[in-house]
Amino acid sequence: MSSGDRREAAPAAGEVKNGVVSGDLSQRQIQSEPASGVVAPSQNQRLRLNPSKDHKPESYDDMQLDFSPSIFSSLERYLPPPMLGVNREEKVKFMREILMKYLPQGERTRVQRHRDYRQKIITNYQPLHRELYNLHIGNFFVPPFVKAIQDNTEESFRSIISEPSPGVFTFEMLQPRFCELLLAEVENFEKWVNEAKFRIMRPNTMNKYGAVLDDFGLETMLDKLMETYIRPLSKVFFAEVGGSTLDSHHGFVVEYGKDRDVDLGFHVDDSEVTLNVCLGKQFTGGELFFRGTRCEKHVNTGSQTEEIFDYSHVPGRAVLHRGRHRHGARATTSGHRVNLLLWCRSSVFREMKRYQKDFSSWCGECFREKKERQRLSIAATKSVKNSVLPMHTRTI
Ligand SMILES: O=C(O)CCC(=O)C(=O)O
Ligand SMILES: [Fe+2]
Repeated sequence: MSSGDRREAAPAAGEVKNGVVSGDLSQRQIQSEPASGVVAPSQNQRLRLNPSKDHKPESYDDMQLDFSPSIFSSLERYLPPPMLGVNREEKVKFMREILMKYLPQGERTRVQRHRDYRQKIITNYQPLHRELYNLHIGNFFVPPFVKAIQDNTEESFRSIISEPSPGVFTFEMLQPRFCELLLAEVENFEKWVNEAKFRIMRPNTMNKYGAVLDDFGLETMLDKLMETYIRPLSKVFFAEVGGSTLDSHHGFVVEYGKDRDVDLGFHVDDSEVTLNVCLGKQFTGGELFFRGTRCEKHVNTGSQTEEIFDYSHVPGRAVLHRGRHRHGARATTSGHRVNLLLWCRSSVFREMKRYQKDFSSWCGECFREKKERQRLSIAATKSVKNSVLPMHTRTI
């Protein structure tokens, strides 16, 4: 399977027979955008060849941007001198138009349409709980989680985290009150969508329900959550897949139950690291099933017995795993289940991956093949040694 456009749900949801996962699996991708206008990038905008070394760039972390805020901070030193003193909005406009010129036409159109789409929502939707839109540690997270992150050592992380299967980490994360508020905010957003007859984009190609949190104003909060909480954990547990360089995210909720999605087919995520937290409400079923981590080349290979693992969601509790860790969700058989998903990505890792073939540090099948090559080469060396006839030394 390529990372491209395989969107159909996998047959039999990754059923395992003799340790082999049946059926191809899908890569969940972000939904393509609804139609709207196109804006042509303007001409004549140039950056300087050499940066203004003494200039201290601003922070763009709190702005709604379609490129990572850190790119704007880095580019700012290259602005022509008259631009250095203008306000942030003007600088962003200037730098954004330059960045857009580097995108191919189709991508440029897509980015612009998505920006227009978000703008339309943000100017019309009235948030219900404004306190959700700024990361508030004390109100959002349970105290042991906050303490572990503040201590920032592998030991402190391990004290609150369990790893029930290799590469699947689970821990208590969200306060019940925060879960309630976020559920109410999502409900309020959906109510507005229905009343305004607004056509929204679903979180990705495999869900008919759910909503993209980034699209209605929660992007900045989720970016902080990734930078301050998920990146330190990923740096320790997922360093080999860009865990320390996560620099963008896709944040959304998925919803299951009556009149919602029922289950989720076997797939890999379009992320390096995925955070999946259950928000509630009451439900039965909906277990996550995992079947080992694979690179693109090996995504449809069988699973080893030790890679088979099922996890039952508990409200407030988080699961953290590699995006390439194959998984799916079983049917939610009663009630209503809503989960918060944060797909975290690293652009540096994605760039480096293009020049590599051996992913044995994280792909179970690359690892197995490597071990097999080593075994064969040791066996070959031994058989050469054994075939050499013992030699006698002639003496006088
Ligand atoms: O329903 C779940 O908990 C799984 C969701 C998931 O894997 C995803 O959205 O990528
Ligand atoms: Fe997923």
